[in-house]
Amino acid sequence: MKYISTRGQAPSLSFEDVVLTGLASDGGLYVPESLPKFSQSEIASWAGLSYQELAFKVMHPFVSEALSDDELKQLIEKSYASFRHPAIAPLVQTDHNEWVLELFQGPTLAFKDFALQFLGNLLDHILKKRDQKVVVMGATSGDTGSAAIEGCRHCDNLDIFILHPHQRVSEVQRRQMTTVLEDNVYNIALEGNFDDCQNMVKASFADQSFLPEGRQLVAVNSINFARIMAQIVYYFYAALALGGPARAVSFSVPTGNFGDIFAGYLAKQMGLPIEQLIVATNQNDILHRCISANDHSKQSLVHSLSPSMDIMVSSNFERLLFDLYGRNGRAIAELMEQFKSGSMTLSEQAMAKLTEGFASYRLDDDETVAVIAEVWDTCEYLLDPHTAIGVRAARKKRANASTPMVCLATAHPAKFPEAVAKACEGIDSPALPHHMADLFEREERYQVLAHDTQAVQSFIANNL
Ligand SMILES: Cc1ncc(COP(=O)(O)O)c(C=O)c1O
Ligand SMILES: N[C@@H](CCOP(=O)(O)O)C(=O)O
Repeated sequence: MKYISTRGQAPSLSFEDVVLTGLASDGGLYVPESLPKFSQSEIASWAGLSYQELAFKVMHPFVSEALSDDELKQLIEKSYASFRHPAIAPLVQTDHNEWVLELFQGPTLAFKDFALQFLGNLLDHILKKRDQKVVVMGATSGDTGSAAIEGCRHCDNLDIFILHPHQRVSEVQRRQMTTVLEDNVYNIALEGNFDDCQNMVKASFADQSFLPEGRQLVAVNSINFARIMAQIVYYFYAALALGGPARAVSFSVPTGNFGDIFAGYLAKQMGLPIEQLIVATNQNDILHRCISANDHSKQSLVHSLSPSMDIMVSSNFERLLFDLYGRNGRAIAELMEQFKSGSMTLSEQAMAKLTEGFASYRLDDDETVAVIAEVWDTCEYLLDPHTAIGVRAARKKRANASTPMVCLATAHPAKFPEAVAKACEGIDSPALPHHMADLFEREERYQVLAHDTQAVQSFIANNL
């Protein structure tokens, strides 16, 4: 399979090169030239497969030229071996025909582990084979960072530098990153917000001259298509568990960088019957404003109780726009140029396709707290604030009560005790799992840096 850029001017690449390249040279994002499609009977034949077996079926067409069947199977087995639940992604019912899909059973307690355990193992495999050393650079609003570090800490052929917004991630999230003391792991607390971190990472990919000769940057954010690919699997897994493909299923997805819901969109394009895809946002609601009113304008980022979704510029939206504009790279390049001024307006045709494919809802902190309390009161199930946003959006925007609604539970509530305490007075803070029980006693190491690209790049170069 070949991968092409959303802006149409970069060379097409193989899967292996896409994994190592990150941003395309024209500033766009890589997407498959054509998507694999599965028939209903083929999908139906996967009912009852384990998560790992299903992952092989779904990912195989994307990677088949880069990995042998055995190599792919081994990478998948290794990637999900550290999950704490045998189902890997268990479903829990929270209401009539409503489920949460627990995507927080991995080592760092967020859905990011699904893709980043796999990507870490994949990078290790490719780099060893090529005998190549690289520099991983990533931006995080809290969860990608720890999952990427956990996925990459054991890789001999890379150094990993993660930028998080200083004092804007939860204490558990920060400690999950900064207490990893391996020599190849570096945490930078940037004086800025997540968009600043992401901009700095993208600028560094565009001009890598600060790196020593022979080194290149590799992305662990969802600009790396391998991230999206691994996230497609759990849409198939949940749908099959709830009677798919004979029966359509809907999904509500807490959304920030648009990677997770884009994976759901791809699952649908690949043949999975999905009735609704609901984009659920916090106060940083550019995607909700775009879907509901064609208002894709940047506003100041607000620090919310769901900090991982405090994102204004959602990278992966560009991948969707590419499809909405008939895969016309030039149109996307123009649109992205327009967005540099702070806002962009979608064409009528693009808006029609967007609203046909997606519903949206936006919550503030008070409503987030209210839904955590509501679900706790009705079924003694504790939601994290991001998942709560998805649950409320599902309840507000659901089109059809007889279609199963799956709300993606993107993080474990123990990562966000502040929100939980606000919602459920008098209940004990959710405990961290056993392997993290001493997190607050561990030594931390990180560097606070100004919002200055040169300072960040020098820090990286000096530590290689
Ligand atoms: C807990 C949590 N929920 C939801 C999201 C939003 O996911 P995405 O950025 O893929 O839209 C994130 C961050 O990405 C997250 O960490
Ligand atoms: N919420 C994310 C933001 C980065 O998103 P990514 O999916 O592009 O890595 C985080 O937790 O860091």
